[in-house]
Amino acid sequence: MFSIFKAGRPGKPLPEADIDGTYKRLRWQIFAGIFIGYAGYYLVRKNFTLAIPSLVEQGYSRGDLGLALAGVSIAYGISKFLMGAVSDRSNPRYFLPAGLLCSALIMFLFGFSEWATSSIAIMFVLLFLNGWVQGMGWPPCGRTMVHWWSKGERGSIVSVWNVAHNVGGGLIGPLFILGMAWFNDWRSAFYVPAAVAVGVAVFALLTMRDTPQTCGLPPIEKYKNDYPEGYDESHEREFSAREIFVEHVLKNRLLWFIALANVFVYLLRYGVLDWAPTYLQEVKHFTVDKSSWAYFLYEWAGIPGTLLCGWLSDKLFRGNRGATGICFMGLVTVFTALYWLNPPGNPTIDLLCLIAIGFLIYGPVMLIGLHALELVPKKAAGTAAGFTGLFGYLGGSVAASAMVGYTVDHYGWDGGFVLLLGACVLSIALLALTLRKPAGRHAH
Ligand SMILES: O=P(O)(O)OC[C@H](O)CO
Repeated sequence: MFSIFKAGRPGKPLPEADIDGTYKRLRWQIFAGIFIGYAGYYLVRKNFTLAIPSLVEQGYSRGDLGLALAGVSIAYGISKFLMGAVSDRSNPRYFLPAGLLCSALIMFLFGFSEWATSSIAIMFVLLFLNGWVQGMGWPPCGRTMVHWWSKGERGSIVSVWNVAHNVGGGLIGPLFILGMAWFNDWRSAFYVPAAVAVGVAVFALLTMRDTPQTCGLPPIEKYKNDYPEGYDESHEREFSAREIFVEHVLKNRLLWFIALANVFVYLLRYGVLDWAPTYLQEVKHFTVDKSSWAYFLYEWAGIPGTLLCGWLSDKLFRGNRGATGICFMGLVTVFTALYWLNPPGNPTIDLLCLIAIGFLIYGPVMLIGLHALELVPKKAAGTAAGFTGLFGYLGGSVAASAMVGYTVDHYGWDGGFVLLLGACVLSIALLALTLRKPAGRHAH
């Protein structure tokens, strides 16, 4: 069924004189494809939340809509892993746009058919399907980055690419405002981002390419003379699904550690983000407007934070992703404690804490994906990153909604913060387990 995405065959080798120019040009072009492509995925991943107030007006409860929305996270976590394995054996040039087009199609259905929002069950199924096709975004980007950028460049390139999701997520609000101004229709929350996503899918199709070898170029390791430890010719062979899952992912002890660490990093990412408006309004007496701004700042502070983290992990920590992650998570712990202990009446300190947490948390989020890419041969990269996503979404994201809510209900916000701080400490402990062996070794 997935043979339409089959990875390409090596092309006729280019003359030596053309290699440098072609590599440089294609790297810019391909980077534009995966950056805009992944930002496009976020346009049609989170937009349902904007339609929730109108659906509530139609008589749906927040709890039921929240349940339908959980379909996205559950399906996304599973799919990022399973579709990651398909992606590792597929041509990203077709794989990424195909998932994005399917996602846009689902959003058009929400936008133009009243049937799509006629019951919670239908919405859950459609959102689950959307979460599934959303899993076709990250892995082809990961596959592209490990094939077109060498190990020494990856911290910087992955961190720059990683801000695509903050950019895409941040554009949903303005697009909705534009849609409402043009069409005066709340369903524009669905069809306007879907229309943009179709344009993005076409752009990705035109700009992305499969591996350098399919374009007649040598492998990136040879071009940059930058070989990861243990590299040999077998790293250029496409693996079978069994080899990817069993040999390179499930038997990889370090990958298990960072996947488990991702549970707690994602618990922090979504635990602070999802509950910020409620906490700030209930405990710190923020107005709705002010708490929405705080939410926005948290997301956008992640952009410079991620870039700094990637740069530091390459330059200061010399590729040691675990140590960089520990350092950032240590600071997240400090600012989360300050955010909790700051008494009501000091809104500037609350805002600064939230900005600091946003600035610091997206670095570890990115580093875990990057570390996963580096812990396996490049032909298994998407599955390895998907494995960490499986834990992050099914464990961390679900716990951030359910466990934090339940804890706050029973033990107050103090209990909620003890849970978040516990997650920080556990993430640091698990990242510490990865320090014994530097990234880049394909240890099993
Ligand atoms: O949560 P995801 O799967 O969209 O990934 C977000 C970042 O790109 C992680 O590196």
